[in-house]
Formats: sequence, structure tokens, C-alpha cells
Amino acid sequence: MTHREPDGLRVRLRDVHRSFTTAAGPVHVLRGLDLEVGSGELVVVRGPSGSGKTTLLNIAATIDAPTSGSVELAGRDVAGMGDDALADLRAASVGYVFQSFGLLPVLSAAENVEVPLRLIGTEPGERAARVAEVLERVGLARHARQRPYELSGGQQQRVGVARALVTRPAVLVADEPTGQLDSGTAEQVMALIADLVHSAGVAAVVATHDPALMARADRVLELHDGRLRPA
Ligand SMILES: Nc1ncnc2c1ncn2[C@@H]1O[C@H](COP(=O)(O)OP(=O)(O)OP(=O)(O)O)[C@@H](O)[C@H]1O
Repeated sequence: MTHREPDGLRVRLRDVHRSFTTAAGPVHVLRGLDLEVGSGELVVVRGPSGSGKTTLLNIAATIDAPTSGSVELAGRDVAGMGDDALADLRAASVGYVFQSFGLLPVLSAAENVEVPLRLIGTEPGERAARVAEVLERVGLARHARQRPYELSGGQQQRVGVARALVTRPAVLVADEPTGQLDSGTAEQVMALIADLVHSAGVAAVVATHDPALMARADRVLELHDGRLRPA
């Protein structure tokens, strides 16, 4: 069933379970997990290594599907959606920021940011305007033509944040977005993410081990025994 949420709810996970089959036997990672994130809300998920943070983010981003339970993204229940329809919804509605930046080395900063707009078929003139606007927003307008290797780690992650937000997604998912940055740069990047999330009304789920970053969150949740609880 597909329906629109009346309010600003962008992510809704209900009774989500996720198991994996491994050589050592089945691993039951998520065990009846519930999560709701609204527009303009920044939720940080913490938990020890292996607790299932990446698994949770991938399910919220519809990159992975739960073993059971329901997932709603931008007001749509994704159960039963075909692969193409789900890929279209994901491309339009989700921005993903990776710990390792995930930039294409042969492309300039601006070209990297433009990739998601190409995927959703945005017209060239509109693409150029959106790329310029978001690079300005992350403070990299003067670095638009540089390749990733010509940028610092913090600048590369700013490109990663710009790329994730250029489509104006309903949902931002970030997996240890500051894990490869020094603490000062990490704080700047997290402040940028929080600012953009709040001003653009994006629903954000950020996984991190770093207590310093949790200060930027509207809510901090802990993944424990496959469920979320207030930290
Ligand atoms: N595709 C998979 N196949 C088998 N097991 C998997 C798969 N993905 C994750 N797991 C297992 O699920 C558990 C949770 O992994 P996950 O990567 O979600 O944890 P995490 O909290 O993100 O860890 P970290 O903080 O180290 O990144 C681990 O035991 C992992 O080995």
C-alpha cells in the first residue's frame, strides 16, 4: 500500500528485522526496530562496531530491504515497489554521505556534485545552477574545478555533502561522515550538515561513534540488541 504522510514524517521504520546468513550461521542484526524521523530533524545513531548502524542506514535509504517489517520513505511504503520505481524514488528522495567520501577521482568537484542530477534527468541549465548554488552553500565555490585529490579531506567531504543534497532530497543518510577527518574538521563538517538539514527541512540519520558530533543532533539514539533506545 502506498500513501502520503500528512505531516513532515520522512522516514518511518516499523518492527524492522534484518538477518544475514553467514558461514558461521545466521546473524540477527535488527530485531524489531522502530524509527521515525521528521522533516528538518537530525537524528544521530550510535552503537558499538557491529551493532548494525550501517545495516539500519541502508534499510532507511532503501538500499537494502528488511527481512520483515515496514519501511516508508518520503511518505511512501516501499513494500511491493518494483526495482525501477524504487530506484527512481531513492534517486529523488535520498542523499547518502559516505565515510570515505566516495568521490569519482576523474571528475571535478562540480562534476561529482552534478552526477545525481544527471541520474534524475535534470535539464543542463538547471543542473549548472543547482551545482553552483550548493557548492556556494558548502563554501567551495572557488574550488569547483578541482579534482578530489587537489582538495583536503574536509573539502572532499564538503563535496560529498553537496552531492548528497543537490537533488534536494527528503532524507539524508550519513554513515560515519567524519570518520576520516581530524576532530576540528569533523566538527566543521558536522556543523555544516546540521545547518543544511535544519534550513532545508531534510530528515537526517547520521551514524557516528564520535561523542563530539552528538552535540549537533536533535535526538541521539543508541542501537542496542537490534533496537533503538534514547541514548
Ligand atoms: N551483507 C552481509 N552479510 C553478512 N553479514 C552482514 C552483512 N552486512 C552486515 N553483516 C553483519 O551484521 C552486523 C552488523 O553490521 P553493520 O555493518 O551494520 O554494523 P555497524 O554498527 O555499522 O558497524 P561499524 O560501526 O563497525 O561500521 C555485523 O555482525 C556484520 O558482520
